[in-house]
Amino acid sequence: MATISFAKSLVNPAVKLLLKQNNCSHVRCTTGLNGLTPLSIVLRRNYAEKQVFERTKPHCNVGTIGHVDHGKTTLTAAITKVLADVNLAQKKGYADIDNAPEEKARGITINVAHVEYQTEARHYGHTDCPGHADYIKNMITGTAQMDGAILVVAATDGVMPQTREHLLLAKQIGIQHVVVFINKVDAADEEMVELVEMEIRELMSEMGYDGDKVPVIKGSALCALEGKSPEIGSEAISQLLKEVDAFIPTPVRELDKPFLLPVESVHSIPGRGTVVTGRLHRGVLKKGTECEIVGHGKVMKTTVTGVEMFHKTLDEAQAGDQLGALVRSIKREQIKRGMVMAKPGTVKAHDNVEAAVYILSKEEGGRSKPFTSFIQLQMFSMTWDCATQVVIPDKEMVMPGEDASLRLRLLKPMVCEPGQRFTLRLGDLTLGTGVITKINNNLSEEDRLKLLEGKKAREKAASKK
Ligand SMILES: Nc1nc2c(ncn2[C@@H]2O[C@H](COP(=O)(O)OP(=O)(O)OP(=O)(O)O)[C@@H](O)[C@H]2O)c(=O)[nH]1
Ligand SMILES: [Mg+2]
Repeated sequence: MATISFAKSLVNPAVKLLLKQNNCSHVRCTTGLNGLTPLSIVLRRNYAEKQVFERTKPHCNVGTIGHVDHGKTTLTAAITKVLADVNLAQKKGYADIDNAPEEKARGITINVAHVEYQTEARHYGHTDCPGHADYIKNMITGTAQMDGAILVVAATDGVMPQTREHLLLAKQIGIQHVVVFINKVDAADEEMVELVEMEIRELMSEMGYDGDKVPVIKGSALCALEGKSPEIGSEAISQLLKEVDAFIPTPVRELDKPFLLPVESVHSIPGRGTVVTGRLHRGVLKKGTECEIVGHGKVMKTTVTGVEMFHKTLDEAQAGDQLGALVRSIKREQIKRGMVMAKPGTVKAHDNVEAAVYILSKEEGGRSKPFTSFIQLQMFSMTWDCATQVVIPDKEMVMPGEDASLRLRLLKPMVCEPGQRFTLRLGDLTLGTGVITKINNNLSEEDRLKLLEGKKAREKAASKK
């Protein structure tokens, strides 16, 4: 196998066009043994020519939630199509959104896709959340980024277990505003659609939303995507966007607070350095800002040397923005998802906290058995997850469907602050969600060793099974 690098002027017209479309100036081409058959082409992005992101409208983060196969990804693609027709978005095909190779192979979404579009009123970042229960881990971190959600329910199925589970999770993690899209009305009769609407309004009320006032739009994402039956296709999408504009308020951002960015992923970009991506939780982030990266037992100091959003450079990112930050002299391997990048001295990692939690009942997707002290669960918060020992200070056990105060002892110190939300999981089950109420002193070395020993013993027992 050989790798050949070409400059722009040397490559053939088709590759040239590809370079232009992707704003790239170089291409690396891997060829087969005979040196002729191209195996893969790697484009090198031309960062110097990047477009500049202009902040002309208020920004809002939304996303699709709902049961598997109800049409979340189709709806996301349909929204970009309808808006692309009026030059407010770049059209994204279904495959562009559902794009990781393993997703295609299995036909289920396992990553979270971020899509950008605008209405007349606002600029949106849209998250397409996975629908399959096994991948709820991603949904937990994905929905955490939403200021409002679009709940997709297929008229052909109505409310399904994951519709409930996603809605409950949304409520628990503080998504106050949800707009409903009843999808697939092309494949259901009117009576069915009406029944489904009633069912959803009831469910919304049960979950603590105002079920009577929630906007419910009926349509077909597939028709909109394929440009058929405009009354249930493109017109329904336009109506949905109108409701989203009106019903989901532009969030008040915590711009005055010191910045905090939970690290979602880390990339190494040849010739530029290490880029950290994530959603800016609070504050503003500018080029030249000094920062600290904390978590997974490390604290590192660095400086942000560039900020970009949707592949465009930016003078200043604000809370709520989904961004990439270039950091000085830190290697990709040194940073891990789950760490937190923040103003030096403003965040600390802790391994001993108190929390108020709600444990899901079996009907809500939890487990049927109660649990007692010293159970080990996986705790998910911001973008991190960590094995955690649970101590129930004031009762024997916690039943499914109950609230409880818990003391949580994390195996590793991770960034925690009062008010921070998290989810507790056991294997592939979501056990409950909660909020940190108090930080205790960090564990002694002896306690941590005990925790580690407990974990090893459990792993040994599990491997024997
Ligand atoms: N008849 C009809 N089918 C639709 C409509 N919208 C989506 N579908 C089909 O429903 C199936 C599932 O759609 P997706 O968009 O992949 O559903 P999803 O909710 O993203 O699924 P997961 O990501 O796997 O949870 C696909 O075969 C779509 O073509 C619609 O409006 N009408
Ligand atoms: Mg999908």
